[in-house]
Amino acid sequence: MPAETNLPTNVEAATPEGLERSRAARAALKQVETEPGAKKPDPIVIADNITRTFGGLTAVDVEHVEIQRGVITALIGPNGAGKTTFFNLLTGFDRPDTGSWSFNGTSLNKVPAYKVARMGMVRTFQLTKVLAKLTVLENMRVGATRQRGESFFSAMFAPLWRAEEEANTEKANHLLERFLLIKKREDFAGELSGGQRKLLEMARALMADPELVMLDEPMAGVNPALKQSLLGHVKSLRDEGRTVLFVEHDMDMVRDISDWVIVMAQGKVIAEGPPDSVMGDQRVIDAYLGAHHDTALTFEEEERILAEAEKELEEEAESND
Ligand SMILES: Nc1ncnc2c1ncn2[C@@H]1O[C@H](COP(=O)(O)OP(=O)(O)OP(=O)(O)O)[C@@H](O)[C@H]1O
Repeated sequence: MPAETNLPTNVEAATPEGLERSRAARAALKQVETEPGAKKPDPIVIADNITRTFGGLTAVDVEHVEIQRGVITALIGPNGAGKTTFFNLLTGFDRPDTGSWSFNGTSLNKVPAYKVARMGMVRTFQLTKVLAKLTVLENMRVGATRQRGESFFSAMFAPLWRAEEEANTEKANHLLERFLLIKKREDFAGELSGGQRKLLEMARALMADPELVMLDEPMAGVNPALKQSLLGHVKSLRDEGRTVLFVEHDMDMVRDISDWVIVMAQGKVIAEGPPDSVMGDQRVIDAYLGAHHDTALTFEEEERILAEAEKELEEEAESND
């Protein structure tokens, strides 16, 4: 398996029309107020009064939010802010207690996840244990079958699907070339490096040819040397005319590539705006600091962390012997 740093960084997916559209969409954002729930000139997603509780805990309580078409929007916030739950609700993987939301003007209430994907709104998934046991190409096929709502195995083996399978394989090969994974096509996905897994997640989502791509922590577990390459790939999604919404903790990435940032804390949207204005916003700073104070360790947690740290130090000392 090659080292992560061997991956080339070229990305050639942008199209002139896509670039022009994304430039216009970004320019239009300049007129938008930097307030939670701000109206956008051309929203692809609009959500109203979305709540989701787990027992007594309100995980999501979003009054109003709009996602601008054709730009890269980051969804940030401290741990437990409700970002993943909100992602799951928008894409039909979870059901809210209240609220309504639409994609391209069509209501998505009670629409199952596979239909949401078929409509053009696709989220990435981190590599699960099962997917890790499939080859890279098989993972890409799962990406294609998900959108149709068929089970993976019936789609793989039924002769009726053969022509479609061939088309899917061709599409998969094309995407694997673009995401620098073609040489890994027959390898098990579980053997990929952290960065290659992220590329596979993106490539797999594109099998459904989505208009809106929702990335779940695209930088998690990625070698710092590879981050610029991954950033290029995320930008390429926008520059070929797609809308990108991503959840991320890596603030450098958020600053580097977001056109707009939405901040959640305790289930609510507490700030919105361009990256620089949001990062300097006192409400945002307070939310992050507050979250750190809230997570004061219990005695047991402190003991466990200390034991882990000691073990790491011992292992390091042994390997230096
Ligand atoms: N299935 C569930 N059952 C019970 N509680 C849940 C469930 N899913 C999420 N929660 C709780 O809802 C809150 C929001 O969680 P969520 O994972 O959406 O936050 P997040 O902003 O994505 O956090 P992180 O950045 O740590 O991934 C948390 O308090 C979490 O413990």
